[in-house]
Amino acid sequence: MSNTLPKNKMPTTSEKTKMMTDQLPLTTAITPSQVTDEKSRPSSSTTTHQVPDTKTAIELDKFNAFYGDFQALHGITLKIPDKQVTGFIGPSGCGKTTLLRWINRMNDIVPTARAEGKLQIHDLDVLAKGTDVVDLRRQVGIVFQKPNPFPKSIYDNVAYGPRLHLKLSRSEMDELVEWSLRKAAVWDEVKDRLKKPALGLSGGQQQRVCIARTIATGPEILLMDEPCSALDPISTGGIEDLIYELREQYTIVIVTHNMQQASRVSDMTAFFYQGNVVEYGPTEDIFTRPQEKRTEDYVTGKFG
Ligand SMILES: Nc1ncnc2c1ncn2[C@@H]1O[C@H](COP(=O)(O)OP(=O)(O)OP(=O)(O)O)[C@@H](O)[C@H]1O
Repeated sequence: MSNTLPKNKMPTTSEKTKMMTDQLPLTTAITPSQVTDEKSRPSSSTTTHQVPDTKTAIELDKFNAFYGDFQALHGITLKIPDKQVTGFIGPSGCGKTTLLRWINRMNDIVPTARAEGKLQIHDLDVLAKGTDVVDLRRQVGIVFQKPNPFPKSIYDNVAYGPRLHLKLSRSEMDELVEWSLRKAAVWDEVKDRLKKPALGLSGGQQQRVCIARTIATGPEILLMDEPCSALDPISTGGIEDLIYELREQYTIVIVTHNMQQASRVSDMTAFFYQGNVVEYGPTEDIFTRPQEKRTEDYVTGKFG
């Protein structure tokens, strides 16, 4: 079996710019999806492949997540490597978004949501009561399924977060906006219309402006929840190229339903099923040498 596409993009050399920045407001509401069949839930053990010896950015150990009485995630144990792309794949309702949204505590805004176990970003205990959520979200940016630019100009979208928390001169802000838009590979397309509404851009351009807005605030980790699901194939290709380039500088976690996308952009892949991580390892292993039948069936399209 082999449905892996080769990694077709080479990373570019990244700038080493470092910024002191702050968070963006939360703008998107969670969408509940299908309810899991409790009886058919598999055991919570994870098959882990030989994992390259790299620094860990995010560590989970026996992590459980609940919505009221419903347990959405069961004993998740994962080490997400630093400065790599980790893909979360699995059928609808298996808990991918739930986990993504715990990484920067976005689930705090869901009244029934709670979590227990270990969820650590470097030395930071994400679930601890004393954790500064503002600071956490400064480290962990999120990009959503549908591009969600603010009803403002392109420039003001990108400058929004930095303006809240940084005292920059006009020229410093111009520089930061340009740097962010360049980093998000959309500068050439928007440089002559920075004062025009971001909502007037194409979907793919809007998504790249949203990525620029996220990186303008200086995160170390980028969470992406199906960032291409609302985009056409050409825009999707543009975002995938961008993810590949950003991985040199950011730890990226991406939820995707697109198996080809997962195999193209991810270094590591975790296959989720009914609230468990069934199998986790280098993407090539998951797609070409899965050890679990359920993984093989999923990546070959037998169910989904
Ligand atoms: N706010 C909520 N309240 C109650 N249950 C929820 C809520 N959000 C998600 N769920 C439930 O938690 C489980 C996991 O949902 P989640 O959205 O994390 O899955 P997913 O794998 O990301 O699905 P999809 O691929 O469809 O986005 C599902 O059974 C879902 O119905």
